[in-house]
Amino acid sequence: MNNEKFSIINRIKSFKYAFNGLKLFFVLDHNGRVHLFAAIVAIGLSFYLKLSALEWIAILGVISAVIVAEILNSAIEKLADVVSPDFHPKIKVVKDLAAAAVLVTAFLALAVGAIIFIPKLLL
Ligand SMILES: Nc1ncnc2c1ncn2[C@@H]1O[C@H](COP(=O)(O)OP(=O)(O)OP(=O)(O)O)[C@@H](O)[C@H]1O
Repeated sequence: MNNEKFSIINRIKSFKYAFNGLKLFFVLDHNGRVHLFAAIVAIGLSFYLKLSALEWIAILGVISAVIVAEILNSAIEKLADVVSPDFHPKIKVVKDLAAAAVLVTAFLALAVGAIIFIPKLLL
């Protein structure tokens, strides 16, 4: 448990650091830019197809899941590169596991996108 006194200033600083993390991801990370582009396309299509509230929740949920997984994957990769700049079999396992988390969420996003968008686009 943290014995420091509660401080509004420190809470605001935490937000600032978190927004800086978002900027690092979406502006500087190539994967982040790809995810931002895909999210904008999916949200644009959702407006165009006039999704229901539940469909919006599903689309925004999977977009967030993919972005959160990719942010954590990037953070793990960067930490691993500091811990072990040289090849290490255990770092390979760690990085491959983190990448697998992104893959699972990406498959989920594809499935949800296909279930929602394909019937609306074909009809
Ligand atoms: N230090 C290392 N030791 C062992 N294996 C590594 C190491 N660095 C990378 N790898 C292997 O290479 C793969 C790709 O790693 P890398 O860090 O380049 O990820 P990436 O997804 O290509 O990153 P980027 O975000 O730069 O595109 C990892 O999943 C892992 O199998």
